[in-house]
Amino acid sequence: MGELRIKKEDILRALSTVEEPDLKKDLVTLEMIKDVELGVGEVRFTVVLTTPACPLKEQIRQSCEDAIHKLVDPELRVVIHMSADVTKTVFGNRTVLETVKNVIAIASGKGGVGKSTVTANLAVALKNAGAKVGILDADIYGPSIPVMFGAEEMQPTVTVVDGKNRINPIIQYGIKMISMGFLVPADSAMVWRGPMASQALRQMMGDVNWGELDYLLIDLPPGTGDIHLTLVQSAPVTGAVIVTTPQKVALADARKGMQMFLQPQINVPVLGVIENMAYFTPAELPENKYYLFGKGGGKWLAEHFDVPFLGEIPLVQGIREAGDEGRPIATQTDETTGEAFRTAAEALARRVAIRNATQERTKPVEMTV
Ligand SMILES: Nc1ncnc2c1ncn2[C@@H]1O[C@H](COP(=O)(O)OP(=O)(O)OP(=O)(O)O)[C@@H](O)[C@H]1O
Repeated sequence: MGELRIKKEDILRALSTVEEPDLKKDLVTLEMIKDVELGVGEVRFTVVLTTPACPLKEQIRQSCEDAIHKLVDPELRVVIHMSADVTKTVFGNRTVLETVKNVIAIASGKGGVGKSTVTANLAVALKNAGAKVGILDADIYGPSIPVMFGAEEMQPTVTVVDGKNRINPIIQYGIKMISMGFLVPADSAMVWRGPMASQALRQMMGDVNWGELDYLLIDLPPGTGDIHLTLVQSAPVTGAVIVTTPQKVALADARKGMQMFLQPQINVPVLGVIENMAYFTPAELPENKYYLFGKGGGKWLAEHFDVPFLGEIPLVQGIREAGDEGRPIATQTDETTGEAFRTAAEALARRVAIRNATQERTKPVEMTV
């Protein structure tokens, strides 16, 4: 085939044979192909992925190139620009978090399993992939996000918009964040009753200038309580991530957390399980793995409930130190533990894209009790 006679339609016909592996439809039907331009001996176009953290990026790029070489012209130079537009979970007449595409609840059954550490590092990993990310620290009784981001001395500013006070989130490492820790003195939230805590959460969702966000991660308090119910009642939650350690006691509590989201009245999809402190690796012997708390508990939980397993995070001294020093380990790109968080973040972004393409939009839960 002479190169001058190649038409845009030929390119699109070839690309309509390339399937998005997760969404199981072709790239043209999914409207993922943009800006096709033919030049002398070459074609250029953009593939718009559903997340910048797409682990299949290279595979999709290669499949496009192969399809054009096979079906159009083996000699054609193919220049592909990979970009992303994160899909969203929406429902009608949205008044809270209207500029946030996906609200992701990070939950654990038991306290101290590393839920805040996982939230902080997932946020950094998603941001490093190119996404716009925010964290809402709803762990009202023990907010640790300000410490983990070295922001405990910071104070959010307030802007008046249309006569209403709007809180500007703190921005650290490119991540927008708000926490009860910024808004009230450290000790006073501890004695709050449920309704006050719920009111505080509503304020952090409704009165904060979040701006455009691809993912807002909500760091929930451990267990199941008022805050969880307030969240699902007042916001469209894309899905929940359950963080657990492999121990029996943690798994038993994680089950309860999982059951809460899955029960029919709440019906928030569980995007997956992350196993934290999966094994211990000493810095001087990075190849060695010691399964201090048992092995494979998180995977077992995911399989048992038929939800995805998103990844395992090792127990590493550097993760604790980085958290205490206020710079999450995922901000340090060369660390192998950063790699563990990157893999988990990609798996999460992938589940969000699949969920938005296949499952019903989540509406806020209406409950009278
Ligand atoms: N994978 C890990 N390796 C080493 N230390 C970790 C790891 N995950 C968490 N930690 C440490 O464990 C402690 C508890 O973690 P974190 O505060 O994230 O837990 P949590 O589940 O959010 O707790 P809370 O019950 O307060 O909500 C912190 O000191 C943190 O640095």
